[in-house]
Amino acid sequence: MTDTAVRLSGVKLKRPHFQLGPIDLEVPRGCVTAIVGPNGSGKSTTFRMILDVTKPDEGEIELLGERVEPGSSSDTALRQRIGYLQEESLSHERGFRASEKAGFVSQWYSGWDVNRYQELLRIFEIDPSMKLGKMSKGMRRKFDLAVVLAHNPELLILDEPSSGLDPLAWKQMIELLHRYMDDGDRTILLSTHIIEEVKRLADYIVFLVQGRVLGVYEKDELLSSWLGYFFSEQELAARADIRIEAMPGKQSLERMTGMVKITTDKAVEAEEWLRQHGITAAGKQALELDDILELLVDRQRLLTRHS
Ligand SMILES: Nc1ncnc2c1ncn2[C@@H]1O[C@H](COP(=O)(O)OP(=O)(O)OP(=O)(O)O)[C@@H](O)[C@H]1O
Repeated sequence: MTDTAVRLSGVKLKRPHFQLGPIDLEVPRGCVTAIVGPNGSGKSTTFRMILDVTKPDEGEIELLGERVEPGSSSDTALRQRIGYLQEESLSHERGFRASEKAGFVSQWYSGWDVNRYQELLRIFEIDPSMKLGKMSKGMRRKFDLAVVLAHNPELLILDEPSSGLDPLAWKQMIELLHRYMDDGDRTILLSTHIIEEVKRLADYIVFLVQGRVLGVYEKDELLSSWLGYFFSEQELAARADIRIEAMPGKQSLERMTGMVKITTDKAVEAEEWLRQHGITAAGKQALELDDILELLVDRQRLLTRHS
């Protein structure tokens, strides 16, 4: 068994107004990996290619150790091991009652656990006799989540799972996903715009911007390596021998009244560099994930403009 749940190698897709890739990405087994990125950066498209709903123009995709051959969505043995929650619920199912949909799905998945399904309906307060088309967006999302969790897949691929959920349902979802991960050798790959979701769930973060993977980071390492340093302009002026811009990992420099703020993605090296040069920062600030994403997006836009 490989340690990689999903592998993308040189995956490319070209559309008239959008180009994705080349993407090289390894999603580790037994972990939660969150893909974050601005609207239209290609998260859902990447998921659709992984699930063989959209065919890439180039490259190879491997799922749970098996190569995905284009048109292999009929590979039922592999599909049984995966749970996929799409960004949008399927509109052609609107006329079905929740119980009818669950009935079809239960026949399809050998791992379907009826007790678990009923427990999930109870937790999410879903009435199984209700027609899917009559459910609110959040109710439908909760139902779709219950269905995808009830067959105990090895790999869960969740496209913006919390979209439409109220705060209580969101907490229940986080709790359920933690429980899902507790239970053996399982993997989650999810996309989200909710930073708190990334903080609570993810082990790894993938930044996807304008169809390109800007980096894959271990969450705690990422949060500890990005720091904002504040320096007094007066102190810097007194040290004309030092170019503060040369600080290792410098990502941005902002001038404020009497202060200069420098952001670095190499906090350890920056700290050592400051020590060697005898400079003391007036303050330090850990960056939030959305600040990091914003800086990465700016950097990518600049690179694209100049290429
Ligand atoms: N059905 C479609 N037909 C044509 N282009 C599409 C379609 N769906 C998405 N796109 C385009 O593909 C690109 C990537 O979209 P995608 O939905 O994968 O991004 P995303 O990162 O999931 O965005 P969001 O965060 O808004 O959900 C965008 O430029 C979008 O306009």
